[in-house]
Amino acid sequence: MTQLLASINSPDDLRRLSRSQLHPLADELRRFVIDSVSSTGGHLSSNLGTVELTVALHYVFNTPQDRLVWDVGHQTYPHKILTGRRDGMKTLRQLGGISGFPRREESEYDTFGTAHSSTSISAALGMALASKIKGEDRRSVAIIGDGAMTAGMAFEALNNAGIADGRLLVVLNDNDMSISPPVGALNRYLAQLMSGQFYSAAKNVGKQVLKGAPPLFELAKRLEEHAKGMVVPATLFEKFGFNYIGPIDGHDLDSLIPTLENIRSLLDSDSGPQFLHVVTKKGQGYKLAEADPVAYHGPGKFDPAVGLVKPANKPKTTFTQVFGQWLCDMAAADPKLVGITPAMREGSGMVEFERRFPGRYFDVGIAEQHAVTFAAGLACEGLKPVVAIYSTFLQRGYDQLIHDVALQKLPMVFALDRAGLVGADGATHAGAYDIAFVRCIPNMSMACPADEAECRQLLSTAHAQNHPVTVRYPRGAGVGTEVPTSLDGLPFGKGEVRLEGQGVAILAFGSLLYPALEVGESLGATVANMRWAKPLDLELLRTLAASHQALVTVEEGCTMGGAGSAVLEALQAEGLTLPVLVLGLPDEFIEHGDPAKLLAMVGLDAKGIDAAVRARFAGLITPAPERAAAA
Ligand SMILES: Cc1ncc(C[n+]2csc(CCOP(=O)(O)OP(=O)(O)O)c2C)c(N)n1
Ligand SMILES: CC(=O)[C@@H](O)[C@H](O)COP(=O)(O)O
Ligand SMILES: [Mg+2]
Repeated sequence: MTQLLASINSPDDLRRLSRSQLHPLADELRRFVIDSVSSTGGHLSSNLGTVELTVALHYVFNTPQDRLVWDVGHQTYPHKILTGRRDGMKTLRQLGGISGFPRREESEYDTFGTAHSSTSISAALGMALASKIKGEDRRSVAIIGDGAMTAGMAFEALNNAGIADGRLLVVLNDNDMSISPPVGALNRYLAQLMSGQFYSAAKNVGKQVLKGAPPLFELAKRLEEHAKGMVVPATLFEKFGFNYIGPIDGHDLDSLIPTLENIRSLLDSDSGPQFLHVVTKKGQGYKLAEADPVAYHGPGKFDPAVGLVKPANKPKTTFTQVFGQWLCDMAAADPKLVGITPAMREGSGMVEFERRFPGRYFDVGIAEQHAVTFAAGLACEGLKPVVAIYSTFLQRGYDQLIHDVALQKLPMVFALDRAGLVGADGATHAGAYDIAFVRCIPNMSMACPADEAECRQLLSTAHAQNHPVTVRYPRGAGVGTEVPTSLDGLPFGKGEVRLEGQGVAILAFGSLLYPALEVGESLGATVANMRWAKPLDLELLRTLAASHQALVTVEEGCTMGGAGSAVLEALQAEGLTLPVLVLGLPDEFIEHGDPAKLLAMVGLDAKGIDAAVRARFAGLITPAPERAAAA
């Protein structure tokens, strides 16, 4: 590592540097980010875009006394490196290592835990007003991307902040990208601000700020000529009550620092909420990421000299790919099918669907609430919406699911990707709660495919229903079952016995069927693939209850309120009293790490399930050697 960065153990060290030292420091920091992410995997292109902004913010503001609140937090690696976690970057997103997102318990500089987007303005406003009430001398800064700005929550916060009297700065980090190219009218508006409105921006910044940025200064001068005699309309953000400043070049420290210093003075003189529009490039400084910021949004490990390469062996088909293929096939068969994503085209496997069916593809931006209700509107008019949404992000659209979809019993499919533990992103992204929060809603159903083949079949079943159905499937690949090409479904609400045994019956919901089968083989237990968390296959449940002395339920979801709870409730309703062991995710947040290790940690691998069943029902199992002897 080079010298300047090595000398920075906290922002205080940074603030001792001269202005001229910041340029080489930013270069070192960028190189460090590339080296470190290439060896661990993680979010890359967004972090390359925030190097100078991070240096400038910590240089000008008195952190952590002043609060920096990063939106999403996937762009905070430079911030982590400058705030004492340079060495920790080796452990990024690994079990026991540092998180890929800001965490209050990780550092006093991480003022607000994030990972779901568009919370920063609300949180920073709360902090700004809290310091006012408490009489504390601090400023609060929200740093939000143009993608995150598309969410309703960001606008709710602007609406509130614009009339609030706090020392609040909102920095819009506009790189003209979300994970995929950004969508919507706001994006178009920001592009207009970048071109036609530059004069208005320049008048606010003051020319001394622009002098350090020759290309922008030239542009401003040219636009000023055009603008002479024109009445310059206020920006949207001014209409909201902010003092709008910008746009300025977010990679130019000589623009950023004086501008931020001016803004700091404005905050200190209680001049109302400030809004700084900075323009950055996703992937800045690493040519491959600049050229393909989508691929480098969240890459795995790679050689920086070579970049991302296709794996030598064909990787297993993921559940996401199974969904993407099913969506295209079903769309070809059913002209009423429409596909909706809240800004997760790549992650949800919808790239091909958009290419083939552009008129039936809707990326609505980071707007889960809107996605659900928009789809409900489409369903009201007889279309068949398929909302592809990560389990964790559907949490944002919960009232919409109840009030707009379920209450009206609208036929729609929710393809819930990333159900269960997701690995490196950790607790914020785990799809731990969907079984619990969906199954309590009347009119809703939930399918839990055990493997890739069932995923396709159950999506077809869901699509054929006259009410809303969710299909939950995990991140990555399953066991590698061959996926049928037909669009035939499986029977609605029906499970199956996969292994006949005695004493104990294991009822598996979803992909944990496969470790459950291993356990069943070793313990001589029956294993049922339940397939549906709602409706439960009551007939199967009754049969299993009648022919076994105990039941074990297994799911990759929270035990409280989950599928195991559904079994307990059903048994109680039927007046059946046999003992039930409910296995699933415990009542705690599961941190980031390798998914297999995490599953083992919570006892949901074959070894853990085996041990739990033996511990609870020792007298009811007939291990393999005894069975063989008896036979
Ligand atoms: C509520 C929510 N929905 C979706 C996501 C997934 N997501 C993470 S980053 C991102 C794009 C954010 O774009 P922007 O704020 O412009 O930051 P950039 O990636 O351009 O740096 C999305 C859609 C999320 N984290 N939270
Ligand atoms: C920050 C964020 O929310 C996304 O970038 C997320 O990390 C993507 O996760 P997947 O890799 O599972 O698509
Ligand atoms: Mg962006």
